Amino acid sequence: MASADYNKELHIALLAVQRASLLTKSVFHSHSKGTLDKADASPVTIGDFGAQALIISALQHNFPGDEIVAEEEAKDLREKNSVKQTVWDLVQQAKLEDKSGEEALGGGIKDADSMLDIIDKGDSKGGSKGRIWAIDPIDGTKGFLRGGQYAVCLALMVDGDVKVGVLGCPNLPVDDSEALTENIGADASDAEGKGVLFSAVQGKGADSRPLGKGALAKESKISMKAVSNISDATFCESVEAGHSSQGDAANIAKKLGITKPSVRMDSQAKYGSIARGAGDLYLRLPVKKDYVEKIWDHAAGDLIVREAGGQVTDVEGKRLDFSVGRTLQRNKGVIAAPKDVHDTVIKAVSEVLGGK
Ligand SMILES: Nc1ncnc2c1ncn2[C@@H]1O[C@H](COP(=O)(O)O)[C@@H](OP(=O)(O)O)[C@H]1O
Ligand SMILES: [Mg+2]
Ligand SMILES: [Mg+2]
Ligand SMILES: [Mg+2]
Repeated sequence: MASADYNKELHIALLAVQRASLLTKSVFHSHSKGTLDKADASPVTIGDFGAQALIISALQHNFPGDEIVAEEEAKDLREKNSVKQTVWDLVQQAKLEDKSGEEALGGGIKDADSMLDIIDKGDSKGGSKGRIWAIDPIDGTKGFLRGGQYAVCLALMVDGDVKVGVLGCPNLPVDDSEALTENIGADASDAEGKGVLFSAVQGKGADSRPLGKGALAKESKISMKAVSNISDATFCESVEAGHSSQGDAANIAKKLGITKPSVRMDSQAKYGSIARGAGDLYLRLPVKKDYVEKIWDHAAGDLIVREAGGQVTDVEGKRLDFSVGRTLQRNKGVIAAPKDVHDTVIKAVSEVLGGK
């Protein structure tokens, strides 16, 4: 029986995320970010639209039959011609320096109206059948706006199971395997030594490499740090108190005997950080009872952490279920930890949350 090795999917995903990251970096440096408010009052920028257009165009060129679940839609651009024009300018400029990479992605997009149609191709309902890509063009948009951490996120699910995951983190230090960097507001982008590309394929472990402009750098294997004593663990959580309950996290940490303060970081850079052993735990604790997590906020990070030797579940210890549509409607919150201490963490989580 032929087994899928996902080599081509990984290669295209790495290049697509790299190219989209060049666009987000250019937005950060030379534009007003063109921030709009979405229906749920969360922000979206010209960088989100441009990155989504570039990634979908690369996927359509290489895997025309695949479905796509992406965070953004082109409605606002269709209504605001000037914003559409700005996004189109950005998309035309974002090119990989390496010609063969650019060719592999199918080159650029034909015109501004095709760009809008491409952005709207991310409207799949998701589900448990077939090949479905999940895209978060900028995860941690609030971090992006602050000059903090953000991530360009892409994952391939097959029959509801994540097979390939890639995270581009332009503001993470390349060399940070020991310390967890708190970076919630400084403009760190484009400084020397910044930019990391994380990736994983199911069953093949997790990798990281510097995120550059030219041909893909050589990867190295990453793994979570062994935690011999849970009270020595470092945990990370959202910067935004509205995304994860910082009070509950503090109580859970206390129960575990953890005395180090949490490291607050935006985006799936948290998953990448713990996967490379910079920090140990990632706690995402529901703030609002009715909030459902989105698959594009977790698919790539979930695989990268598990392939690096971690376990990722919801607050009840159930694996994240990516097979039920665009959201994680069967899960609440996220707890990521090294495999051998995950149960201990879940026990503390249930004591704290159960007592509420
Ligand atoms: N009430 C809420 N609870 C949990 N997550 C939320 C939330 N409101 C928005 N989010 C999600 O939190 C993501 C950012 O996560 P983090 O806090 O880890 O940086 C956002 O992704 P985007 O920035 O892509 O919109 C958004 O999807
Ligand atoms: Mg958003
Ligand atoms: Mg997101
Ligand atoms: Mg986003």
